[in-house]
Amino acid sequence: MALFRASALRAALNLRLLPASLNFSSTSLPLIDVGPLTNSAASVEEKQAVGRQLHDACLNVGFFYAQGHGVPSELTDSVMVEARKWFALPEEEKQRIALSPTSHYRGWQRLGSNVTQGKRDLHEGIDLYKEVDAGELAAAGMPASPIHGRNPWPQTPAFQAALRAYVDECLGLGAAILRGIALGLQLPETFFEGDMAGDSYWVSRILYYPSLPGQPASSSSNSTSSSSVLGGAQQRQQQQQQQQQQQHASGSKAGSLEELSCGEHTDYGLLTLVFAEPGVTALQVKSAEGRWLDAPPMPGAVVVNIGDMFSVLTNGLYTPTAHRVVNRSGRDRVSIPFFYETNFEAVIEPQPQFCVQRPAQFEPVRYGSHLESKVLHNFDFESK
Ligand SMILES: N=C(N)NCCCC[C@H](N)C(=O)O
Ligand SMILES: O=C(O)CCC(=O)C(=O)O
Ligand SMILES: [Fe+2]
Repeated sequence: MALFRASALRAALNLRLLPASLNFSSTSLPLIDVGPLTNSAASVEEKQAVGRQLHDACLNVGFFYAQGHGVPSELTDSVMVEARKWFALPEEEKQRIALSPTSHYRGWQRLGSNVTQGKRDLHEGIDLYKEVDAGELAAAGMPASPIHGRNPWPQTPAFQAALRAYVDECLGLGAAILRGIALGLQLPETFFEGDMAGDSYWVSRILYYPSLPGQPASSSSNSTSSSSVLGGAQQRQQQQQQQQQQQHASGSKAGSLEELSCGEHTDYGLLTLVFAEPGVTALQVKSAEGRWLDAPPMPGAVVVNIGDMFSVLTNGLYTPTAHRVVNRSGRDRVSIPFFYETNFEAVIEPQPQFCVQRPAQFEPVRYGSHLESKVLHNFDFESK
């Protein structure tokens, strides 16, 4: 690797050896226009200016809103509209693409079957990953994994088509933001390409969160009057589903006030892009003081956060910020987080320029092993 601007970076490290998110006490997340990163006509200076903003956000917060991302809202809207239709299907239909060890942990997980910190999460969802042909992999002499395989794509052609297009868009956006982050870290712009994340083991999750009982915990707005991507008919369907959920919740599977839509966690890889329906505030980000700050959806922007691999790579300069989902809005919610991760076989280790001030704090980690250590324990298949 080329010589780094060690002195400049050391100066930056001197000032900034404190853990990331320490300065994060504001009530809002940074907003960054990432347009220059996807625009081939942008100058190096413009890209570097974005890189500096990304550096600040990753160092101090670990979360930011990205505008100018270029993912068409028609596409994200149609993924979410199709998702709503799909989640409204009878259980037998959804069961056809059920997630299990046999499906390589890909597909549909029923409400309450994803477990975080020993507690079941009150959402259902579909998990899709980069597809891997086990035969081809073996022929290439690559190790097998219980997660490798093909996706049980949702049956509905329109849903499947929208999802495939969405994954392509997110791959482009993720790679672009990583170019900016590389610049912000004074790494080569291409740092995340090739063996690092040039063949991203991406994850696409399509999540449905019924509203939990109780009032919104925080004072921030949970506007019910904001505009929705949904048309009138779908809104009515949503209301019906909500009533069903409430009836359901008063039965034996009652969601108690302690239950969360998704418990506190950090994400596993590099970068998470969270597109969600407008109008429902549910995602919460943990500040350095341990306060939960709302990250409401912002029209035209996507919520972005960094994952576990960044703390290893930067020797703790960037640390992923804990977050959770608590939907007490009185409305159900669909979100479609996309995870731009490293290659499955990438071995992530602290880069030398981050080990000048203090020795490496992390052992090298193979991303695929980290992912397996999480995913293989995330599900309670008995949950009914
Ligand atoms: N693919 C990703 N990153 N999924 C994040 C899910 C976090 C919740 C999970 N039950 C857990 O305990 O980690
Ligand atoms: O639904 C969301 O807003 C975020 C979900 C999440 O944190 C995850 O799936 O890792
Ligand atoms: Fe997450």
